[in-house]
Amino acid sequence: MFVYSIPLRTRFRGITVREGVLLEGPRGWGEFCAFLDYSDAECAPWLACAVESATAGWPAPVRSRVPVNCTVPVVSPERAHEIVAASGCRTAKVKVADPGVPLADDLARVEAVRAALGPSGLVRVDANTAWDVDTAVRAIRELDRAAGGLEYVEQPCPSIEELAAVRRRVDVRIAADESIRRAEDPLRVAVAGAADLAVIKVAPLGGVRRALEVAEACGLPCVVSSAVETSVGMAAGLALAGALPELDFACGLGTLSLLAGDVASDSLRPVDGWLPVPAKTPEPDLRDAVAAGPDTARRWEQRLARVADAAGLSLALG
Ligand SMILES: O=C(O)CCC(=O)C1=CC=C[C@@H](O)[C@@H]1C(=O)O
Ligand SMILES: [Mg+2]
Repeated sequence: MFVYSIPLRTRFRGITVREGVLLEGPRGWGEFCAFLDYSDAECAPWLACAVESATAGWPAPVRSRVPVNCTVPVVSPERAHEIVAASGCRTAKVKVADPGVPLADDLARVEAVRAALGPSGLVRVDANTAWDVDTAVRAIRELDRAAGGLEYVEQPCPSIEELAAVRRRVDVRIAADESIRRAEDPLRVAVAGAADLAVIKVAPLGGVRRALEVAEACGLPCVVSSAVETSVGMAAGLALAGALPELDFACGLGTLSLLAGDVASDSLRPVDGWLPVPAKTPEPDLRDAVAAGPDTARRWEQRLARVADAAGLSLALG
């Protein structure tokens, strides 16, 4: 068991440091890195995903590489333009509706991303449940104009009912993310007519096999996205994207660019907007450089033990 602590290059999802645990098993390594605001119960699928990677491996892929979108945090228009232009990606996802950030800043950031992509690029935005229905309708119409057309809007509002209400009032596709990954029943989204797309993330959904089941059962086109893992956890996300029968949308798996370091020298950073589908996790040969301090390590070891105990999962992965 190894606990890492890696600074982010830019604040993202309210954090400036990414922490997690690497577990070694007979099939390689697994990564447990549930965000700290996840309860022990919500962490169970994250641990199941790590155990799957380390002990079972993954289903065979149906493709050898996957297209990746660039991820644009809440940065200035100038920085957003730089990030997108340097990424080589044809699709960019822009974080919007961050607490305290005015819509005008989001509009300028989206305009700069469109300028960097050119007219043929695809622009998507993620509001992470920030808006009420009326605010979402107004913001989406303005962002759609600023972007020169949006590919989709991710989780504009908190609830499935609100997503459905927004979807009836805007012409932009709605993608469900938190309504999938933090839901008791991730399949309710399609039933409620709440979204056009489902964002699926391998760790919060419990591993590649479980995520493939959710993708099939939800009856929606899927977008694979990361949880800002290191290359060990990212390999599982790529295995999911590699095994999905249909993959019609660029994957949000380029987030190694958000981290100031990695656990593996064979880092899964996109090249020209593509990432390979790996057969197994890369060897975390850079562990010493990103080792967490003793207090952080102890906190994660205790969290891991609580989650494993509550989930009835063994950490003896040999
Ligand atoms: O999808 C992407 O482009 C990158 C991953 C990403 O946006 C996220 C990762 C983890 C949690 C969130 O902050 C965010 C998301 O909501 O999708
Ligand atoms: Mg999202």
